[in-house]
Amino acid sequence: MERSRVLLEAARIIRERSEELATMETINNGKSIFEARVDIEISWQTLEYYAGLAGSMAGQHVQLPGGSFGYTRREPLGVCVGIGAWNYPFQIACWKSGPALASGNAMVYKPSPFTPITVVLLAEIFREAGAPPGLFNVVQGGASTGEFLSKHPDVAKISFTGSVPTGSKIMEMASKGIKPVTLELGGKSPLIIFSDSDLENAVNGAMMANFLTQGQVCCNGTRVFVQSNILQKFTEEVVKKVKKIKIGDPLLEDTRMGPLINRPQLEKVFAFIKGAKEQGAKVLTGGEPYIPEDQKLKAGFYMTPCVLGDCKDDMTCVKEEIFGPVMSILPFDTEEEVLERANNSTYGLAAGVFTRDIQRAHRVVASLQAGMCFINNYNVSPVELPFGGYKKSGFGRENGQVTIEYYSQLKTVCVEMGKVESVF
Ligand SMILES: NC(=O)C1=CN([C@@H]2O[C@H](COP(=O)(O)OP(=O)(O)OC[C@H]3O[C@@H](n4cnc5c(N)ncnc54)[C@H](O)[C@@H]3O)[C@@H](O)[C@H]2O)C=CC1
Repeated sequence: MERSRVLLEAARIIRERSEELATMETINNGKSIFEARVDIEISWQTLEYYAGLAGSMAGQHVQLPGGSFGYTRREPLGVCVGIGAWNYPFQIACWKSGPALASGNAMVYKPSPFTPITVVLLAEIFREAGAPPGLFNVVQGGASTGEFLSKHPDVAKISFTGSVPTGSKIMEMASKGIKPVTLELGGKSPLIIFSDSDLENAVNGAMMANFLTQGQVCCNGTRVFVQSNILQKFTEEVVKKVKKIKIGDPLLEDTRMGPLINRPQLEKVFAFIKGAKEQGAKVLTGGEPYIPEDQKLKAGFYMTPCVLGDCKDDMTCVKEEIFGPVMSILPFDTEEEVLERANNSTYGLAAGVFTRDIQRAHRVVASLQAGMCFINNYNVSPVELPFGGYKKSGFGRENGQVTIEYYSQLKTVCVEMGKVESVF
């Protein structure tokens, strides 16, 4: 209950300061203030949710023959390390610290060097909320700091969000100390649109699946499979909507797309689009540098959101995570065919299906190789639901009740009520 009170108080402070925190997150990352507000809301909800679970953690009591019994205790792991990515700086820190602190651990958190700011505010908020000094700590730095933390003998667990190559290195380092890891890695998730779906809803779903945070979202549904008989209509509607996305100063109320995180990321995205064209894809809209009229934004890393048509499964833009505002549209004919193609990926973070046929919806998600599946929506992540990947998208879960298991260990106590029956 004590931990719960601290988390509830931290959630209250975040709520109270949400406008200031959202503004800082926009400055930190470049996402629109509109989206940053949603991130902050999800963040305090996460702390409230785990505050609720903190007081209800308990073990089991098991009766054994002769009056003997056993019981289990759920114990903290110790010092947990959180290593975050730059796309959801504050939210990722809350997704990790909420369950970590609720379970009784301390946390050392390293944000991405591209977004160092808001997690420091979170640390201040935890202190103000009554967390003892040293319970939640922020260490700034890049790869070498992350490696130092991952190898440190006093660290009991590492929870990482980021790219597959770095996730693999962290797992390797953790293996030396036999430390558990949670890996939230990349994706190239499929979004399947059947011709019986509500078209407007499906178009909106595809927009939500591709263009939040300038497309820099791990669970984005960037391979949009559309049943051939609605391909043309769907594509026209999507392109119309994408052209209307308001790009510009992320601090303005009506902006829906700010700049990408940095120059290398922008160039990486352009290189993918260039490669896509060379491999035969057609740019239906966007994919160009965008220079806002506002003089002070001229050097920003802006681009126009892009839709690629005439895509084939073996193109690089369809196989690899771009991590920018680029949607690839792929036609399909049958359910069986699209399932095979959707699963033909080394990733397995998320997947979505739009259809009005309820049997088909559940049949399809049952066969999709992805940890987070959406039916008739995309990219909603309520804290009550576990989130995490299959295959190279990682393992372990964030959010939901199950995450307590990833931040604690189980002790079994066996109690003898009779005499020891020695065999010697
Ligand atoms: N799917 C996802 O959620 C994310 C994917 N990415 C992808 O990764 C690419 C590279 O972006 P980065 O920010 O460099 O991602 P990254 O995965 O290398 O970095 C993520 C975090 O890990 C830390 N880190 C880097 N190397 C480390 C190491 N050897 N040991 C311990 N910690 C380490 C970073 O400082 C950062 O805090 C992006 O272009 C994007 O495509 C990046 C961030 C999130």
